[in-house]
Amino acid sequence: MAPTSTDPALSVANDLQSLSLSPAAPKGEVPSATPSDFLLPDDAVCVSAPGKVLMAGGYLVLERQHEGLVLATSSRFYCVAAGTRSAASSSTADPKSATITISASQFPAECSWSYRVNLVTYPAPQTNPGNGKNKFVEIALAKTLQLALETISEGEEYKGDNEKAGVELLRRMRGSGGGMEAFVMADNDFYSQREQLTDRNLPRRISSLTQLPPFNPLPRPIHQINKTGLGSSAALTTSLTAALLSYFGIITLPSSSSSPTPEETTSLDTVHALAQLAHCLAQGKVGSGFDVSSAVYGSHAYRRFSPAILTPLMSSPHLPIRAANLKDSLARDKWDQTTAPLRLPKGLRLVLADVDAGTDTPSFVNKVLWWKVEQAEEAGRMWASLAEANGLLRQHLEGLCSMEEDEGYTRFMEESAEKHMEDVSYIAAEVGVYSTLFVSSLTISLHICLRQLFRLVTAASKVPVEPAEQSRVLNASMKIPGVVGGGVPGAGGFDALFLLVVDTPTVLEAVQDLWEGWTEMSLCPLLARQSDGGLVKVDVGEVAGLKEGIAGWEKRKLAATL
Ligand SMILES: Nc1ncnc2c1ncn2[C@@H]1O[C@H](COP(=O)(O)OP(=O)(O)OP(=O)(O)O)[C@@H](O)[C@H]1O
Ligand SMILES: C[C@@](O)(CCOP(=O)(O)O)CC(=O)O
Repeated sequence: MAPTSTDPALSVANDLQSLSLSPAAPKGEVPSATPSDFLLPDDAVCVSAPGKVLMAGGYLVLERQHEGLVLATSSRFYCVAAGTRSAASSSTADPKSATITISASQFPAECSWSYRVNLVTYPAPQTNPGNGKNKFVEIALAKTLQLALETISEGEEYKGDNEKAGVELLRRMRGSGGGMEAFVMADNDFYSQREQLTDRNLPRRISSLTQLPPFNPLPRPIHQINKTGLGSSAALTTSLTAALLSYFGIITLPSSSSSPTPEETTSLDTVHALAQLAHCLAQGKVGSGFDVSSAVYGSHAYRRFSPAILTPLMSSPHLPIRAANLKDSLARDKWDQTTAPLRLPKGLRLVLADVDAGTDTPSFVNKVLWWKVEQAEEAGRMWASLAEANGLLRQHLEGLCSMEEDEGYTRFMEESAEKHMEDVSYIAAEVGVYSTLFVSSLTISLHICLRQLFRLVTAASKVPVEPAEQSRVLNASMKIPGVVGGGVPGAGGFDALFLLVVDTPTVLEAVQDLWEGWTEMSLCPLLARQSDGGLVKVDVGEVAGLKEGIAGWEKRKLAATL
């Protein structure tokens, strides 16, 4: 939480046109803290947001009449916001400004973006030029400051006085050291770890991934590292906006996803709306937003917000920060997305593979949507079938969840682990639970909605939504006893694949044996499982490797400046 005393030295220029961002300390400035000094200040706030897998509803979810089934992942982004630890330097002595440095702390030292927020005039938006731009970081910061300023300004004490509110925001940012820092850390799963496994002579298996240190430092800057499709930009935007708002004392986040208080729910809704806006601005388009939604609310059936909510805010991604009445536009009653509960039934597990190829999602989306316009009738029929099949999948998942306490459910799952899914119905007579029917129909609906129809779309649109190479490995995977189904998540293509399997070590090993020996494409499993949890506030000390990861970053940064 931000400090609360007032700083009498702070005076404000008359023209509070905006708070603005400008480059902070020049490159090469040696940080005054050494790694051995490294200690996060007491005011540090840490928030965490999950990654995503769009299991069903790719493309359809772009339209409000259809839902997407999105699973949040156990792999997460963490963002730690804290007061700067170095004593105020000449660059931070100016009370009318505050510095903020946001660092992607598992990347090389140049993945750090510094800004000076000031109260004077409106300069052109700039970033630390030597380190290049990070659009997602810059826009998330700008929009967060705008919302924070408006919120403070509307408070009892300030009654719309922007000048005074600006002073207060700067005071919260400055703390006692003239500024603040945010350290962004992502679980290893978000970025391909193939090189790291190869360097250590480890096979591409889950057991190898667990041997890598948490937040394993990556050898090259973000844009030169392969992502795995878990939604790094959405998790980054969500965790960064949430950490900053928390640090400024604007929101109160829950520390666990179960039963948030009304105040915490409002805070989640605020972060959701703000992160959607920032993410759309950084992407330059209004997407469906399922990734930001799952970063905030966890796994759910998602119906998108109306794009018209954001369209009027899309014209000025940058400064001035006080450009529009953001708070009103982001209020919950203006938003119409829905998030219905969804989870995997007990005993089933999500397994993900990173495919060493990659797909340009925006170009896939454009091509599929063009085809849909050109072949409206055929596409309309396919969309209707897909929507129906996705609905069935959801029903079957809910059906299985409702049977978890039935007698025989666990035994049924255990026995299913040894059977090829086509044979599952044979267990029925003996175990005598309805679950059998549901697993069978789940298998069928997964097959229909996730595979067959996507293959039809592929054939008709000529966009390889489920490419033949992916079909082959999925078909082979589904022959393994205990594999319930799978598909290509999200926009499809060559990014990733997922399976739903009965959660036993034997099934998991068999899947990995197949993938390890697969020669047509290179597959690497991820550690992630499904997770019900969304955005939460966490204790830095409780996240294994987080403090050490930040300390390691400090050390690398220092080394880079020497
Ligand atoms: N750890 C990080 N710290 C700061 N910015 C990050 C980080 N990870 C990703 N980003 C930002 O997100 C951008 C990637 O966004 P893009 O939309 O291309 O991928 P994505 O669809 O989110 O990827 P994926 O789903 O594969 O994770 C990066 O260029 C960078 O701006
Ligand atoms: C194709 C689309 O529906 C899903 C893209 O999902 P992913 O980024 O491939 O996981 C696009 C969207 O929903 O914004």
